[in-house]
Amino acid sequence: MPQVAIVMGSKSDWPTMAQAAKMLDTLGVSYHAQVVSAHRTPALLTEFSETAADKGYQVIIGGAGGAAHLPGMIAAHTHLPVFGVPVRSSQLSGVDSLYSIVQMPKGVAVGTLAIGEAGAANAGLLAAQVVALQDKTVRDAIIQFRQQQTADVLAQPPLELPE
Ligand SMILES: Nc1c(C(=O)O)ncn1[C@@H]1O[C@H](COP(=O)(O)O)[C@@H](O)[C@H]1O
Repeated sequence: MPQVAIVMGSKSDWPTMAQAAKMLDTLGVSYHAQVVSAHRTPALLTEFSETAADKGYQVIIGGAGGAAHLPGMIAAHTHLPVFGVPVRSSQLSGVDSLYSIVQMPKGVAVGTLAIGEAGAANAGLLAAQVVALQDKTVRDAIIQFRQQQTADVLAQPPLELPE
């Protein structure tokens, strides 16, 4: 069974949430991605969240836009860590998604990432960091990723004044 589940409210979220999948690929973490919606498929959401731990998932990433109740509702049904990604909405640029996900009531936690692709990529990174607590291969891949990122920045040519 994959180590991480990536769920999203709609297929239209996939271009954003694919950044989480890409990061997990880079770090050698297995995942399963699917559409689950608190609003449109409520029975599936309950079934998915209640069985996620028994299926062997270690972390769940939930991405949704607008009235983004998905990550919070998943967290309400499972003890697994849930990371929420506010997908950029067409009307309010994702601020609605962010507020929907971040303002959880005390006692049910969702770790909220940044709006959009950076948030999705970091959700993948954070999920890998959780997996790495028990998985040395993933831990080594994260350390290597970080070292490469630092080396890439330091190797950049000096800044020049714009013309
Ligand atoms: N926020 C939610 C939930 C949910 O929270 O359960 N289900 C779908 N959606 C969001 O609706 C937006 C528009 O969806 P469509 O593009 O399918 O109309 C998507 O960003 C999705 O995450």
